[in-house]
Amino acid sequence: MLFQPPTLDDLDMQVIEQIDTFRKDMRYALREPRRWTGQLRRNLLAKAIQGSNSIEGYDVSDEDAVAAVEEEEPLSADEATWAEIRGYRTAMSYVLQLADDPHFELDQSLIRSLHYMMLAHDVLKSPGRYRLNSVFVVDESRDEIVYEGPDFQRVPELCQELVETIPQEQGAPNYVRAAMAHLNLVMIHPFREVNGRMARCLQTLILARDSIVAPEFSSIEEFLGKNTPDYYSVLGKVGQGAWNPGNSTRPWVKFILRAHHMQAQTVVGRLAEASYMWAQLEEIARRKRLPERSVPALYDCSLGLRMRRSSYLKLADVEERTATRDLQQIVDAGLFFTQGERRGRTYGATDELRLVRIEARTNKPRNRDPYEEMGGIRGILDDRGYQTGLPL
Ligand SMILES: Nc1ncnc2c1ncn2[C@@H]1O[C@H](COP(=O)(O)OP(=O)(O)OP(=O)(O)O)[C@@H](O)[C@H]1O
Repeated sequence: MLFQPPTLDDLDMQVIEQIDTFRKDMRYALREPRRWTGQLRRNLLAKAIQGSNSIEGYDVSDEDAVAAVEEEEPLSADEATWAEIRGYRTAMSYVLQLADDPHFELDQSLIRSLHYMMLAHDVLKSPGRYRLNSVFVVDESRDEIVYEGPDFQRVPELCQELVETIPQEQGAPNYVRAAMAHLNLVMIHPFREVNGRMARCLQTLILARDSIVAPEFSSIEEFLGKNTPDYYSVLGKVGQGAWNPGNSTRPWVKFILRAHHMQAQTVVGRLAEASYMWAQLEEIARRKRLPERSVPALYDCSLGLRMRRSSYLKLADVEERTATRDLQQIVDAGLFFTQGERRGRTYGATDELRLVRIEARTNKPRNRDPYEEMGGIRGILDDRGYQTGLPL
């Protein structure tokens, strides 16, 4: 038996309804192709990769996360971190490919293959192969074992049950199905390492398969990266340190619904921000007599990303000499400053350019916690505010 989905209460149903409304808002904002949509999608994917890897201590800067998506070399990440990021990027690219693949099939080989993609750079860690020993989760911040996975001999049978169960849950809201797949994979802990990232990637895959918006807009990996202590706490509460599939999964599902709700607010806010900023940047480019093709680069830098000439070439779709001329023009216009020399040179936004983003965020509302009335994350962890009499 695997961990079972809980019965949803009225509040959960309201939260799901609100997430669906955010998704519709996203779809509405994306219905016409805008010039900034591609960059926003790329940035969201970069944030998902960055978030999922930061949970395991592989931290990369915003521009390196974008470089990973763009298949460029990093500016600052060390070799070991970059290998992990690249592996995750490959697995996520495959997830994006599978999102609308008519021949899609979820089976154990797919799970093992995604694991191989993430860890192919380190054969000593058995990429793509189930563990042949016991496994423990250590909470590094407390230097404490917080979980022991089930006996390794049960891994193939439990993974088989998992891949068979996911399609059978078709009636359940997709956020719940994806959350349960995440929970069960992380609790089975089928691999020696990289179980957390695998579970988060599987969740993104399931959302991608039946989501009404593109996977980059529905992933909660960024949220989990920013709320890691809560994520660990809720897993600790549900698992109670061992394979206990009879335990209530209610705190977990509430935690994940809350994550979707709050991440969706972030994404809707970013869509509005991108639309506002783009209009401002076009106006600035016109006023400063900069070519219109420079707007995507102005947008990236105003978000705080550093830019290389090679990135400018791609964004503006120009030749080397034109790129050099354009970049110099932007520097002369007081919008970019330079750092480093020759091939190592990067460009960043001056205060004047950064102001565009600051203005865009001035009246941004604070993200609302949909479970506020039951005490937010504390209430979820303390099991406060649940309706009585519901089965687990
Ligand atoms: N108390 C817990 N019970 C069950 N699973 C947990 C618990 N705390 C954290 N986890 C999960 O275990 C993952 C980390 O597992 P572990 O430390 O074994 O690293 P890993 O399996 O190598 O994964 P990664 O590659 O993502 O580092 C976390 O990302 C989280 O998903």
